[in-house]
Amino acid sequence: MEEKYKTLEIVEKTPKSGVFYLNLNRPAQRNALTNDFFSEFPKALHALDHNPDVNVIVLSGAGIHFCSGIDLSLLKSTGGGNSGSGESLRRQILAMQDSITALERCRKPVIASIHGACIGGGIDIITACDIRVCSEDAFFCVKEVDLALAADLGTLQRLPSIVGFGNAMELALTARRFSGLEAKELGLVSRVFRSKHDLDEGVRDIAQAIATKSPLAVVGTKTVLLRSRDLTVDQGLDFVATLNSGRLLSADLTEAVMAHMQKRKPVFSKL
Ligand SMILES: CC/C=C\C=C\CC(=O)SCCNC(=O)CCNC(=O)[C@H](O)C(C)(C)COP(=O)(O)OP(=O)(O)OC[C@H]1O[C@@H](n2cnc3c(N)ncnc32)[C@H](O)[C@@H]1OP(=O)(O)O
Repeated sequence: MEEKYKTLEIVEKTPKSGVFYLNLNRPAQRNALTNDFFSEFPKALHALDHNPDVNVIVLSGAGIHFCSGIDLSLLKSTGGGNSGSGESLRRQILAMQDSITALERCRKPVIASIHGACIGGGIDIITACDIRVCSEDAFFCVKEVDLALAADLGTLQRLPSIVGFGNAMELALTARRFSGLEAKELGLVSRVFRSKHDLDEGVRDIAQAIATKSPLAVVGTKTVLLRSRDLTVDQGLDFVATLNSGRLLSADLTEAVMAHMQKRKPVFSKL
């Protein structure tokens, strides 16, 4: 946790709350995503995932926007006429995809707290998060077709199951900008708050609510939901039966029942 990052910052705003903030931290460049970001992001998530004091992660952007997408200088250097081989570019894209997928590999839930712009690579990031909320000033754009690209870091794979196939197709083919309120109508975000201040308070409340639950149950729930997304119902039921048969005997279950009977708050084991 002590590690210093060039493009990220980790903050524990309230000690012992279990809620840690991971900030995209290049505000002057509107949190544009560089090579440093793609190598640091999975390391930061791994560190948070393996820190027993962390129950929930809030991902937000420093400054006036959440994220302006890929750093355009990086796109220019990987673009047409580039001397690199197709195979090395493919490896680079796979590595960048893997960096974003670290959000799903992280066992702890990640809440995307979105204000201002969320463009291109920003959409790749938020669609790999577990919960998405925004302020009314937020705006979104699946920008890649405007740059003569098919989005390749996860948006086209994850967005359809979030907003529906037809909506995903329209947003990705037109690259039209849409508001926080429309994002709520589409189901891209689950809550929209009036202001950045209200967003910060609302996100803190959601994160703290999750942080009071059994970490084992929270991690299990994220794992089962994500795995079930890509399975049939029968396969998903089989998966959760196997997972829970190994976990139902946990001390947390006894503690939850005892706390309920004794009308007190439960104290759960750390992961
Ligand atoms: C292998 C391929 C893998 C991934 C591909 C991903 C594709 C994408 O992500 S596509 C999306 C690319 N992003 C964009 O097109 C957004 C460009 N930026 C903007 O539209 C605006 O900057 C804004 C985000 C709406 C913010 O506007 P505003 O608040 O007015 O700030 P600006 O004055 O425009 O910018 C301030 C400063 O930041 C620099 N900057 C902004 N975005 C980027 C970026 N994406 N890459 C690099 N730099 C960026 C901008 O140039 C300004 O720099 P100065 O030096 O201060 O002029």
